Amino acid sequence: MDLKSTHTSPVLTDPAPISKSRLGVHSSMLSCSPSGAAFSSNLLLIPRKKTGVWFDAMISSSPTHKRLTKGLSNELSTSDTDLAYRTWMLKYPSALASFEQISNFAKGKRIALFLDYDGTLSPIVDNPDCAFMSNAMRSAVRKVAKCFPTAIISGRSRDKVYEFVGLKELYYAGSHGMDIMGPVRQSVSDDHPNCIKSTDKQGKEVNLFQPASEFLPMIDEVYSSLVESIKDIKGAKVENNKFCVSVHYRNVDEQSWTVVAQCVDNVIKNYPRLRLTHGRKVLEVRPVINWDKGKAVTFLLESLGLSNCDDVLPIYVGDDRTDEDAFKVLRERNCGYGILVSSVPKETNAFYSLRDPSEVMEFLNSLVVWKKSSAL
Ligand SMILES: O=P(O)(O)OC[C@H]1O[C@H](O[C@H]2O[C@H](CO)[C@@H](O)[C@H](O)[C@H]2O)[C@H](O)[C@@H](O)[C@@H]1O
Repeated sequence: MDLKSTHTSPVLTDPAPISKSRLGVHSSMLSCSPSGAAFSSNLLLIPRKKTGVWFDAMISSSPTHKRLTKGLSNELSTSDTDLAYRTWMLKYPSALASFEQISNFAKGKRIALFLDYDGTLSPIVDNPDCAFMSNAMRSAVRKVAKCFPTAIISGRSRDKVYEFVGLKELYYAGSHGMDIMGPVRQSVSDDHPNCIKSTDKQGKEVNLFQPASEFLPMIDEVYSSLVESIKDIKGAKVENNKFCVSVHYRNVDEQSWTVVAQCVDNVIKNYPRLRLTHGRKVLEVRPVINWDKGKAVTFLLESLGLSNCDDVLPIYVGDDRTDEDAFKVLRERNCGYGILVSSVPKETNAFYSLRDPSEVMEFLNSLVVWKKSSAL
């Protein structure tokens, strides 16, 4: 892994005007370009997506849109859906059915496990505050973490995901990897000036990496504005994930999705250094920085001293678009496997698939059984 080439700061700038003093970013790290993506000495300039792009994504994922585009006479039957899934699985085989293949490849290597939270360890539910993980899943995660270094990388705030999972045996990365608590490793701290020494809840010394820390006041401000802006939309909910903000529209009447999109746009148009991404019935406001779940995986592997592909097999399990960055990193490094959790066919950079969190649990349990039997 080449961490050095990732440069000292992942802060990106946007072509639009920037309030440097508000962010507290040194002017040498900022740059503007009228012409979209471009590289300067140590930063990347990317344009923000046009509002219509993510709004289209909301609409195309709506049940009404799907029904209309399918057409009444073309309704897919259950057997058609099954066939489509089985055909898709030829390309992305089940990690359970392929367990022997995976474990054969893992022989003589150390597995490093990365797990997403929502939709992977807990089922998707209407109320984001109630996305609890089952005790059986908690026990599976605890056992697997005793066998292999394991980290959870979530879009939630690190504190929130720790509250849900409640296991000391793991490493946690919140805010889509923008808030990582990992083991102390001097070479990593040297490469990342934002990495500071801290202590965890048990008083153990840890490295705390928060590459978007200067965005904190801005994110808090945007959170308050979004809460105010959507307060009259029934079912809409804003969640403060520390270095990013989620605007949930799962419980909003489809007719009002446009209103949600408009409210979000009205707020973030004043913040050129924030960008919008789209997850599962959620719009996510994030700093424009060159950091994502894929970079978090690379960072954690380095922190754990596990960046040598010859004797390490990283496995990343996730269900959402943001997990694709991690799948892509593993694919590009030709090192390890991404496993997509999905019960419908989806384009992905993963290698394998699992249908839902219950299959994820079965997979984790299988890893534990395999590890114990191979140690005999
Ligand atoms: O990276 P993750 O751990 O998967 O977090 C991504 C987002 O997950 C949560 O929202 C999703 O799950 C909710 C509970 O099941 C569901 O109600 C919502 O519709 C989903 O989008 C979380 O609330 C977000 O803040 C995370 O960004």
